[in-house]
Amino acid sequence: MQVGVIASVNEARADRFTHRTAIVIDVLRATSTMVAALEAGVTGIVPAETVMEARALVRPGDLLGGERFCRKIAGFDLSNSPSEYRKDTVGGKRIVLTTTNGTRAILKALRAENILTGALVNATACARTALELRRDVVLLCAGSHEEFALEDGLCAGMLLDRMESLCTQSVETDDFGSAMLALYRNRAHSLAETISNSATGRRLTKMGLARDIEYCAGTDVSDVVPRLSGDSLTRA
Ligand SMILES: O=C(O)[C@H](CS(=O)(=O)O)OP(=O)(O)O
Ligand SMILES: [Mg+2]
Repeated sequence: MQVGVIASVNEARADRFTHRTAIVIDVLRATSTMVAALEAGVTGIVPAETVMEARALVRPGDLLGGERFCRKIAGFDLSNSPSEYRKDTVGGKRIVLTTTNGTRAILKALRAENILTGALVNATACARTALELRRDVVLLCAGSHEEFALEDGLCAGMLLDRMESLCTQSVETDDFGSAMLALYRNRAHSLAETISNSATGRRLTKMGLARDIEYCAGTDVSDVVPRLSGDSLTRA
């Protein structure tokens, strides 16, 4: 099977996704937070491109979540910190979420036959789900402010590694994918440190959000795989 890797959202041409399963990756922090939210019993997560769109999409009983410049948006109920998505805060609720990169990347991939979201926290389960859908795969690294983000590339490499071990047929990727696979295998035993030292990791640490990085760097801590169904992400 073919697995293509797109380095950042501004390279995400729509035709790359047709007839394929897209896995959107935003390790720090959106796709990690989505796993935490669904683990905490959220009924669905509606990705919104802008703050205005998020406010327009919200229905009675929903919660508004997300960030700009890593901070909670004024008037929102939740930020983009996975630690805020707990049973007692979000259980049974639908979340309308907008973040700087991750939710935008999901909306760029809408031509895909299937859209999953992946992170380190659910990598093996995500790889397995993608294989079960029996389509070629495109890994979309959300990046940060339209630039490649190391943490997302590492996760793409991890997903390739997991698909190679789980898949009975051969897994072919492009040059960038091979580079990310090599990078992942080279850093597999120092993921937390590598991610903390990334540009995004350093930005989050400076803002007192190092605890979020700890969660986001956890490998395979969840089997939850968010999948877009209609306008919201639910457990695959
Ligand atoms: O909230 C985050 O961690 C990031 C903000 S930034 O890229 O560091 O500015 O947004 P995300 O959409 O989760 O990448
Ligand atoms: Mg990010």
